Amino acid sequence: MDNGLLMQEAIKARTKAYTPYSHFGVGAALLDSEGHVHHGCNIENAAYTPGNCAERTAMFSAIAGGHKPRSFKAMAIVGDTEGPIAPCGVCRQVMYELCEPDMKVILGNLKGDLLETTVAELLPWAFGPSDLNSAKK
Ligand SMILES: O=c1ccn([C@H]2C[C@H](O)[C@@H](CO)O2)c(=O)[nH]1
Ligand SMILES: [Zn+2]
Repeated sequence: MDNGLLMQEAIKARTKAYTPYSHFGVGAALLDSEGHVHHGCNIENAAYTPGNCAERTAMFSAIAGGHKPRSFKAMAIVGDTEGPIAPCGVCRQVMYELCEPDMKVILGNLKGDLLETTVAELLPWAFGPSDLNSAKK
């Protein structure tokens, strides 16, 4: 599936966002190893902090659906931003855990700007699972 098609899925996912507080909908589309696409949208909460971003919704939904961590092929993310959307730091950390460092990430906006990057580029000098090995006795 090409970048444009996966971005179209992210735009579809965005229509499902629940954003009564920020009114800033975000959509994510995560491509699995079998070629299926998992949608994610942001889901907000009156208590604010329980809200979840589109990117994490997509990853958690795919894993709950039985897909293995780090088996994913690509993720597209879209918001109504000036340039391609910049995922938040928490989502970058979760991507680093649940996706391979060289996995493709396509960032976009509603104007059609597209930027292709990777998980590792989004989170340089990351703290990851291997850092915990040094603590194992
Ligand atoms: O990459 C991003 C950036 C923000 N948000 C959400 C969090 C919150 O619901 C709203 C405003 O920050 O957008 C995402 O889902 N993904
Ligand atoms: Zn986030």
